[in-house]
This record gives sequence, C-alpha cells and structure tokens, in this order.
Amino acid sequence: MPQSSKKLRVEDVMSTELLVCDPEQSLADCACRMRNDNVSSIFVKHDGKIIGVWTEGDCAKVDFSDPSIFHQPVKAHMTSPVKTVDHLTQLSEVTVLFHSYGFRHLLVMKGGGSEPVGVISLSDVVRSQGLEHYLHFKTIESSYVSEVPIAKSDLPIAQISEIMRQRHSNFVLLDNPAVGQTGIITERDLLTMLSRQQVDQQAWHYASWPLLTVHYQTSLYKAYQILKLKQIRHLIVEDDNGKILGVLALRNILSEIESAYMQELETVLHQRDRALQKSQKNLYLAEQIINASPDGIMITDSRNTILQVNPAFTQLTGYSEQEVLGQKPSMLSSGRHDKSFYDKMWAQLRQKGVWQGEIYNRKRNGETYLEWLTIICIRESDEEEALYAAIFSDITERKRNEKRIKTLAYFDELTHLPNRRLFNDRLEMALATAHRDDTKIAVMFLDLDHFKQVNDTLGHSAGDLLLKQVAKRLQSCMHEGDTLARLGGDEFTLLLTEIDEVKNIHRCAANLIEALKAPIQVGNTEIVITTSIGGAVYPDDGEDAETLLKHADIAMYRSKEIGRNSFQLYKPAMNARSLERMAIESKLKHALINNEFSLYYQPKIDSFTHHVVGAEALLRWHDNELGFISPANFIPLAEELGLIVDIDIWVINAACKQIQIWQKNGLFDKRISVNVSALHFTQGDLAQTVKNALSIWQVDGRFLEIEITESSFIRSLEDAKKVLKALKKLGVSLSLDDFGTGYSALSYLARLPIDTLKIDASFIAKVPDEYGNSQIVKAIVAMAHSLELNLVAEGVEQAHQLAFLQELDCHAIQGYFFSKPLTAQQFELFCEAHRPAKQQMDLSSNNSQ
Ligand SMILES: Nc1nc2c(ncn2[C@@H]2O[C@@H]3COP(=O)(O)O[C@H]4[C@@H](O)[C@H](n5cnc6c(=O)[nH]c(N)nc65)O[C@@H]4COP(=O)(O)O[C@H]3[C@H]2O)c(=O)[nH]1
Repeated sequence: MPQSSKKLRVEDVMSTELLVCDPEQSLADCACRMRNDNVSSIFVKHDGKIIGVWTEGDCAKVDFSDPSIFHQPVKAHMTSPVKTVDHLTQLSEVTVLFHSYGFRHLLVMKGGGSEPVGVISLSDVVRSQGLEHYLHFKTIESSYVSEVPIAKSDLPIAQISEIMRQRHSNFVLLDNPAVGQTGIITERDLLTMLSRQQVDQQAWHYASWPLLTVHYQTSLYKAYQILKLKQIRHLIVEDDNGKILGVLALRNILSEIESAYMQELETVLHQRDRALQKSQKNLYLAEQIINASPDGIMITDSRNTILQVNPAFTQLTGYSEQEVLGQKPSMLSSGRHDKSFYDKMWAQLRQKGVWQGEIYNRKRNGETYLEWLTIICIRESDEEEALYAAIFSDITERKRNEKRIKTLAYFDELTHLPNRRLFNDRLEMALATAHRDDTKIAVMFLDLDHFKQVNDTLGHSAGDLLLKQVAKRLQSCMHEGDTLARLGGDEFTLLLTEIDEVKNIHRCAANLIEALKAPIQVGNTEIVITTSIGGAVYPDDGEDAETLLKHADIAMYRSKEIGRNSFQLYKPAMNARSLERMAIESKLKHALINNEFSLYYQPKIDSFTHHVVGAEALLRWHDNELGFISPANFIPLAEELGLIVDIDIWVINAACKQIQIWQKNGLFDKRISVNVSALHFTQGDLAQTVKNALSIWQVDGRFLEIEITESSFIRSLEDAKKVLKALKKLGVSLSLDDFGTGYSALSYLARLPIDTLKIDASFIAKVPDEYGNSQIVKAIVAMAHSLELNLVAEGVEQAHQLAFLQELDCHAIQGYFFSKPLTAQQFELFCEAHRPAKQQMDLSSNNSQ
C-alpha cells in the first residue's frame, strides 16, 4: 500500500462542492443543477438535515415513458438515509466503510457538527492512491465488458433506460446501420435529457458518436490516459479486424484500481491486526515483567509526575502506590546531591535518552540508601510526549560487601594490618619513588620465635590472640609512611621509607624487639615472645622487591641461627647458607620417594657382661650430591616441613622388617628401639602406625621399643598417656630419650607407662670430672631405681665413664666406647663377636639382610 494512503484523511481528497436541494425539488431541476455544477450527486436536505442523496446512477432507474417524470420530487427517487464519515477519518478506514455500507458516496461531517462539509466518493479515494502504475501491467482485455447491451438506434429513450435497468448497465450501445456507425447512451446522457426535459426523439438523437476505439491488447494505463484526455467515460474495444468486442468504461478501470487497492488494503489491515495482537501481547508481557521485577520501577511523564510504580518500588522505598501516584520523584530525594548533580543527569537524559549511576535516596522511614538507577526516556515518535522509566535496585548491601571484599583483598583479617598484596603494592611504589629521588628504603622480615610452641601447647585461638597483641605492639613502633604487614602465620614484614642512615634501621629493629619484651597476657597465661628480624636495604642489598624480600628473609634466618631475639642486616655471605638450606629442603622432600634413607644400629651393651642387650635404630640419609646428612640436621627440617610423620612411619616399618629378618635367621632376638618425633603425637596416629607395622612384618611387640622425648607431653599429658597406653597394649616398650635436658618434671614419670630412662650424652660426657654432673647422673640413676625403671646411658665414650656407671649400677651402655652406629651387616658381625659363648649360633645359615 502506498505510503500516502496511510497518512491521507477524508478532508484531503473530499469534494467540498456539495450540491444540496429541497426534497420537493423536481428531478429535472436536480438534474439541471448537477449538470451545471458538473457533479454526479445531489443531497436532499430537509429541516436543516441531509435526508437523502440522488445520483447520476439513479437516472437509469427513472421511467422515461412517464411524461410526469420531470416534475416528480426528488424525494421519491432519492436513496435514504445517507451515510456519513468524519473529515479526519483515514482513507483506509473509509474504504472499509464503502464496502460495508455498499455505497459509493459518503457525506463528510466535521467534528460533531450537523452541517456536512463535503462529499467523498469511492472514486475520490481510488484516484488519490496513485495506483495508476498498476495499470501498466494489465491490458484492457481482462477488464472490458464483452456482453454489452446493444440496441437499435431508433428506439425511444424510455426503452433504452429500461434496457439499462434490466442489464444493470450504465450505458447502451446503439447500432445505426443507416449511417454505418455505433453510438452510445450513458447514465450521464440520461441526466442531460432529464435536465432538458426532452425524451421525445429517437435514442440516436441523444447518442454520442463516432465512438473512440482501442485495440483489446492496449494497456489499461493507455486507455485510462485516453479517457482522461478526452474527458469521456467509455471506449469501444476492437479485435485485430476492427470487430467490436465490448466496451471499456472508466468505471471498469477504476474498479481494477480499486480491486488492487483493496487487495493491498486487505494485506495492510491483516498486518495491522497482527501488529495489534502482538503489541497487546507485548503490553501484557511488559505489565507482567514490571510487576514481577525485583528492581523498583517508577514511570513519570514529562512534567515529572509519577504515573506508575511496581510492587518492588513499594518494597524498596516503603511508599505505597497511592502515596506516590501524582507526586514528584523529588519526594524520594535524600538531600545528599546538589543541584549540579541533577542538572547533569537531566542534560544527559535529554541528549542521550538514558542516564545510569549511583544515587542516594530516602525511604519512607527516613533511612537513606544507595541505589543503582537507570532512567530511560521513552518516546514513540517525535511529536509524542516523553515518558521516563526509572529502574533501580538497593545496592547498599552490595557496596558494603564490595568494601569488605576490598578490605579482605588488601588487609589481614586477624590483625587488620596490610596483607602481602598491599605490602607488595606499597613496596613497588616506594621503590619507584626511591629510584626517582635517589633515596634509600629498608625492608624487614620479622618472625616470632617459637610461636609454633604456643600454638601447639595453648591452641590456635590463643595463638591468634597473641598475634593480635604482637601486631599492636609492633604497630606502635611505626612512623608515618612506614608499612607493617602480616604475610601470614607469625611472619611480618616492614617497609621503612626515607632512610637517611643505616643506623636508623638498627634503631627501628631494636625498638621492635623492645616492644615485645614485656609479657603478653593471653587469657590466663602470660607469654613472653621474642622475635628474629632480618633487614635488607635498597639499593645496597637489592634493587627490586623480590630480591630485597629474599635477602631480608635470609637475614632473618641468620638472626634465628645466632640465637633468636635479634636483628641482622643482610650480608652477601648469608646468601650461600640460605641457598644450602633451600637445597636441602627440596631434596628432603624427595628423599622418601627416592629411597635415600637407611637405618644404622647402635648396640646397647650390658655394662658388666658386655653382651649386646639391644640396639637403637638411627636414621641415615644419603643424598647423591650432598652425601650423608646427619639426622640432627634434617629431622628438625622435616618437622618444619611436615614430613616427620611419614619419615617416622618409614623408620618403624624398616626396623620391624629388620627384626623379622634377624629373627628368621636366628641372628638377633633382642629389642630394637626407634626414635619418634614429639610431633607424631599431635600430627599422626602413633599407636596405629606401630600396630600396622607389627602386623605387616609379623613382629611381636616386645621386640620393639619406642624412644620418645619429654617434649611429646608438652601439649597434653593426657593425650600422650592415651597413646603410650595403646603402645603398651601392643607389647611395645617405651623409653624416655635425652632425659635430664628438658623439663625433667619428675611428676609425670610415675603417671606414664615408661619402661626405660636414657641418660643424655651431655651429662655422661662430663662425668665423673665435674661434681655437679656426677650428682645429676647419680640422682637420675637413683630415681630410676626407685621407680623401677630401666636405665641406658648414652654417649659413653671412655672407660672411666663406663666404670663410673658400673659403680652406680647402671647396666645398659650405649656409646662409641663399644660401637658407633653400624649398618645391619656390621651389626650382625658385632653381635656375633659379643655373643655369650654357650649361645653361639650356627652361622652357616647366616643371611643378614
Ligand atoms: N658424640 C657421641 N655421639 C654418640 C655416641 N653414641 C651415640 N652417639 C650419637 O648420639 C645420637 C643418639 O641418638 P639420639 O639421642 O636419639 O638423637 C638422635 C635422635 O634424636 C634423632 N634421630 C636419629 N634417628 C632418628 C629417627 O629414626 N627418627 C627420629 N624421629 N629421630 C631420629 O637424631 C639424633 C641424632 O642422631 P645421630 O646423629 O644418629 O646421633 C646419635 C648417635 O650417633 C657417643 O659415644 N659419642
């Protein structure tokens, strides 16, 4: 459908020359006036109202044989009532009306007025559509009327009009053989006759001839142009031989255009219906979505009046729909934003049609909240009034979480000190500044001494409380611009900027050590904690963050090595030691998997008979690159790295396996002792480990002894007691190693199922020369005797030590005096050499491993 038809209204195409007559006016008068005004209809008015219409088409209905016809009143022939249409009605609507009424003329009214302002015919509508192009594609062949009425030219007019009526035709062709021509009489001719009041002559007298002819294959467009040019309404259609095939009337062409128009109209109306249905559905959906939306929605008009709000609005603001409809959105204003804020918002809305941002508003209860607001300007067309939809959600909680996440990301949750990330950021910035200004900065690494013991003995919550207090005390030593951070555990770092002299760093470290001097109260316990600090200076000890931190860390380890509770500034020589430690760390982790461990056995000897009464299994680690590494070096490291339980398990199983072999071969049937770490009591299940090993290697518990140290009881005497009892149940013996060096709280000796005390080598080393030590050893021996405990003296290297112990009646001796720790094979030979004569075994079947 052409675009124009969408926009055109009745007033654009109607004819304003409205011919009106009185109901009593004669047909002849009416016809006369129509002829003069060159219109095809006349409206009949009575009492100021149009009551009917008489048209050119009605002429054929007139009985021309009746002589009174000219004087008959028009009211007897008019069509009544007349249908009307408003002057603003769109043409598409008018076409529908023409069809539904079955009329070709409609009276045009203005507003609610009673006076018609014009008349519109179907032809007016069709002509206005600019559809002539459509006629190009058709020939008149499909449109002309072939069965046309043809009458003799000498018939009276009354008969001609009669034929028109009967054949429903608006013309009749007249054949006049006398002149060899064909003429035509149309409704318009009848109108002329009525106006002239003359019907007495033969039809030929009134006919139009000669007639214009067209070939039947002429395009409808061309025929239409001819009709317009000649201002006629009919063309004779001929075949190739000039034979008349029919008549093409203007009306036929118009109805062709009309049908094309109607077809397109139908399509448009169909599309419109579908669009309407769709938009109704969309409207419904939009309504549902608005109502269900968890975001608050408020719709305002261009005068800023609230037109609609949704349930979420009420929920978020506390205002009901009734309270806000008709109000201004400013009722929600928090007063936190100034005029320029709103000015900018409106400027953007006008320019871009949308605004988004955070805004504080106020709820009904006065509470201010932060919302994320989107305002959209909605306008269907340029002329239409703008509506504004404000969509918002309360983001107060989200903001709070964001802040919390940010805090968590940059601050340590326990102490609220900056964390590693923030420290690194600040260090990078400080380095950039120091580089630019050519100044020095210092980085310190701080680790609490023996903090692990606090955690192990008093529990983690006590450890946390201690860390908090330590953080506070350290913080109190900080100057503006310095950063104290907690990296995790008991590790802290410090960043000191603008260092003028290195002695300032020492002073700061001394302050930190001093700050921790006073005991810290944690619950009911007073704890004295010290710290080891290492420092590195930019640019002397490193130019980037990573190097500086690494060197401060190395210096801190050095500080620990030299006795803790001290500060060390990095020196390049420290680096080598630290690298060594790191190398051992990584190798130790792989030692178990690579099978680099083995057990050595040190005989325990009866001090009087010199027979072997047992042996202590001692762990050896052989690394291809580092060679033999002493357990004194790697056991503490294994404890630090969390590897100790696995190592203990390996040792217990290796010892059981060896016991099984020796027993099978009849080489050795005394007890073998193994060392277990104190940490095994807290980090593993010692009783289960031993149980499994005994069962796997089918060893009787009485051939195994577990050597423990006093630190195994520090955490909980009760827990340790349970483990020891479980071990005893397996038949395993228990000995207390290094006795005398630790707490030596004798009270627990009676409460625990200990079988043997091992006197530490450090006491033995000094006996009997030093009075004090001799006394200690004597006291230990006496106590063991009174508690009926067995005794083993460790580290016996010399004969006089042996003699002293013999004197004290200490039966079992272990030490280089008799033997160093031996491989299994060497141990077999040693046993053989020290076997009592009568118990000599047949060594022909000897296979030690
Ligand atoms: N100067 C001197 N030393 C002597 C003499 N007699 C024995 N020793 C050494 O003293 C240590 C005795 O073991 P310890 O007190 O349990 O002390 C052991 C023990 O605490 C630990 N250890 C050894 N093996 C294991 C093990 O399998 N598991 C665990 N958890 N710790 C072990 O490593 C420590 C050191 O072990 P080692 O280096 O084998 O050192 C052994 C041994 O070689 C002597 O007459 N003079």
